[in-house]
Amino acid sequence: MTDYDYIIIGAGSAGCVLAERLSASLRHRVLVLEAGGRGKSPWISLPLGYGKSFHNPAVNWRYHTEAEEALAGRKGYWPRGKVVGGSGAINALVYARGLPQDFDDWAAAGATGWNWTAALETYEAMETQVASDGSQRGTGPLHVQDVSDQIHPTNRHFFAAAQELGLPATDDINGPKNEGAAVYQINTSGGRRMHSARAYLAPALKRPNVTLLTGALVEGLGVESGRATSVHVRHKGRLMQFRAGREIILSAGTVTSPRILQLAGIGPAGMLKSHGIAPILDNPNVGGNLQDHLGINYYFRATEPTLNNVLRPFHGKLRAALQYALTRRGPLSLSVNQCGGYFRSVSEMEQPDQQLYFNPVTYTTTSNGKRTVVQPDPFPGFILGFQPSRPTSRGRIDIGDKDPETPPLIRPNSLSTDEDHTQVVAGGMLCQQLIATTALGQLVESAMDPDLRGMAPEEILADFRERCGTVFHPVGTCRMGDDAAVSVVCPRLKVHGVAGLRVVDASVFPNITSGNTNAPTMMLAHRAAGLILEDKS
Ligand SMILES: Cc1cc2nc3c(=O)[nH]c(=O)nc-3n(C[C@H](O)[C@H](O)[C@H](O)COP(=O)(O)OP(=O)(O)OC[C@H]3O[C@@H](n4cnc5c(N)ncnc54)[C@H](O)[C@@H]3O)c2cc1C
Repeated sequence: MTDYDYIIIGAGSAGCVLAERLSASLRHRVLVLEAGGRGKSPWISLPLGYGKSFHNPAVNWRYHTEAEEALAGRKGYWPRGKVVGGSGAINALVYARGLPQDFDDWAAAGATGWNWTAALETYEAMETQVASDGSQRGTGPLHVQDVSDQIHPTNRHFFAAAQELGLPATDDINGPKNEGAAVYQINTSGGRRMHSARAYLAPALKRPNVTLLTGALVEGLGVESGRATSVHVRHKGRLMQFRAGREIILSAGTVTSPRILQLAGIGPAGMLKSHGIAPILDNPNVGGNLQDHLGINYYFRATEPTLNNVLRPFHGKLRAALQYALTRRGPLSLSVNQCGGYFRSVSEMEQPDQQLYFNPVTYTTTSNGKRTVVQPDPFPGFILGFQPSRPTSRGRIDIGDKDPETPPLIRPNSLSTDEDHTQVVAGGMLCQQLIATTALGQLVESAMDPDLRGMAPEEILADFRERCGTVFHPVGTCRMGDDAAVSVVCPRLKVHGVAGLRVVDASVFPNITSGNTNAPTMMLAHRAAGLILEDKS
């Protein structure tokens, strides 16, 4: 048995940040346990390599939800990173802090201290903002790149369409004026993915007090007299146990942090008993409060060349690869999502209620028998898509039985409120208005089935049920809050009712943020590390 001060479970977006922050003083021994591998694949480092990780079992847990009546009986595909860097190693790299109100809502929901002022201060400490001319603002470890000089020319139609409708535009969705048509900033540096594994964990691993064990599947926790003291791990077929002198920190993500708690007997007592697990703490909130962004894409054939023309032909791929190799720039250095932004579907709303995506590319996902390949279409095309920003439906994630390797039961309970139906129709109609502008209309050669342009509101909702999918932002299953009756961890991220145990990852969000969730997750971990160190002294 080996002793460490802090044991972090999961080297994902949050876990890597924690490892660096908790080890910086050199005073604490930190062990990071990661079920996946080291993440050395060039497809992880390459921003557009996203498509290669999307179905790859070597780096991806590849979960599925239960079938949902509200989504035409479909099961959703949920990729999650199973690799050092976690989902941040396989994500689309859009860097979105979220809207100030999102965090003020956290604080109002009982996450005392997690308001926008605190979030902003943490973001400023975390980030170095890199402008397109290379100039830098801030000195944080995480580089956030402005790529507005590199996006495909087709994007200009999206900006012109927004202007035609009188919608705002912004040159910084992460700045004080965050609303409107925008080029997405991405977390890259030198054209390579800058996830928390690179920005935080890599420098931390140079310290003598940090140990990373990969291929280490955490199967359970040892809890003695109300205190979590040890972690049970399967590594290369062998069972191992590690003891934490100070604390165990769960950073296994929204799908697995609640399941590790449940396997340890912390969760809904009835459900645990039905699986033969003796409850040590009855808390029905463990696994509840699941929230996610659902989004939909509308595909159009275009009247002018788009990124399809660059990336489909072999000579185009070769040119892009050469450009990347020589300059670390060009389409391979960018996200698949180039433009979009936060919008109000109705101008009277208090804050934006929709996030839009405009991508100068269309693609098909095909299976060639051995693996699934993401391939640009052989004709010019583009995508306009949206996600309602703050859905109100709440679902659950639970263990399927007491075997840690059994896949989770993911029940998103999607579109279960009238408000969510209204938001879907509002988002679809906003896209309808955009596509009806002269600016975007002239780019449409034809709609690829189905055609948004002729849809009535009820058809927008019906189509959404048939075709929408996760935008890969599940949060909330170990919700933080002051009141133990409605939450899992307190605002200092300690599990209510169990000593020596915290949860620090996207699962503690009380409510989903309006945009993509990676930046808020890293922000959360950065600030949480400060709280953990404060509590120690
Ligand atoms: C395909 C995809 C695209 C996305 N695109 C974007 C985007 O463009 N912008 C954005 O902001 N967000 C995006 N996201 C979401 C974002 O990446 C996540 O919100 C964020 O990474 C969550 O961080 P986390 O620390 O909570 O969990 P994760 O980063 O998932 O980390 C959890 C870690 O725990 C490990 N783990 C799990 N179980 C165990 C176990 N039993 N034992 C040991 N280790 C374990 C996992 O392998 C993983 O490394 C995307 C996500 C995906 C999957």
